[in-house]
Amino acid sequence: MLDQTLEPLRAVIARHGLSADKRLGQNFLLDSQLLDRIARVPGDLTQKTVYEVGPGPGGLTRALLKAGAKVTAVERDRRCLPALAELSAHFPDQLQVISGDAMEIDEAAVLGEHVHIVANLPYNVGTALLIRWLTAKTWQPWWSSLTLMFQKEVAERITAKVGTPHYGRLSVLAQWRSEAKLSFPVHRSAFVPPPKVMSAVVHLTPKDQPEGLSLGTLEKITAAAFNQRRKMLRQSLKNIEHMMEALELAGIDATRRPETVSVAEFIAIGRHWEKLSA
Ligand SMILES: C[S@@+](CC[C@H](N)C(=O)[O-])C[C@H]1O[C@@H](n2cnc3c(N)ncnc32)[C@H](O)[C@@H]1O
Repeated sequence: MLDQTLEPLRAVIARHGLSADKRLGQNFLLDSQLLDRIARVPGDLTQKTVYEVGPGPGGLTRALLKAGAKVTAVERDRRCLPALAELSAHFPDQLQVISGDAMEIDEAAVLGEHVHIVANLPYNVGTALLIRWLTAKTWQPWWSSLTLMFQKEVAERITAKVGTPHYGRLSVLAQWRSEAKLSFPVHRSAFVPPPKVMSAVVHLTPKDQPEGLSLGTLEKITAAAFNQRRKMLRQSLKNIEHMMEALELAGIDATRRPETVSVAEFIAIGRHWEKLSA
């Protein structure tokens, strides 16, 4: 169905009385050029399965449907369902809407494999969802790419390189499991209502074979190291048994600070520590 046959989003929002609800992290995007740009980030979506969290009035959903994707969208705000049902009628067999909480969906069971996740995420659950997707139990995971809007500061933390100010726990986790790129920034004025902070779109693709390590080990080490990011590793990690030996075996100078330790080095420390602790 052609875009011009669709009612403008502003009119849809007004007709359905979809005033933004802060508690649900609602900041809507209405600019169709920007929405099309986001939908292009994962590449050609023709006939691809896309999972959208929080379609709201359906701006990004429209862009994804126009790009030829088969979209499954989960929305918590029941007020949005009639508007989404109209969109579904415009794009027959392309849109399935689930009324519910994205934190409670068994995604692999509902969606299958090779899914592209594209979402302007509610800020209150965005990081939790990302961590859930990055820590999928089976790898390769059920998703093929993540294209996600975050607050700019969170986007910078996800994609930060070692030695830069935003590099921390989230960077190590994200880059252990995926290639993470900041695609482009999005000005706060693009949203209705505008949030207080700037945003950015990130794009993540899963690594084929991330180094074998338990998530618990990586979390334990990075939590202790980055909780005291100004301290040397010998100070911040000293209370974890066998850790000094693990540093030595990994060839890491214990006087280094955590932001200088690369993802590969954290993994090497973790692997030695796991052997020593077995
Ligand atoms: C930032 S808005 C984005 C809306 C729309 N996709 C857009 O780009 O204009 C976030 C959306 O996520 C929905 N939402 C919030 N928490 C949710 C949850 N736990 N599960 C599913 N949807 C949720 C909100 O109701 C809202 O529609």
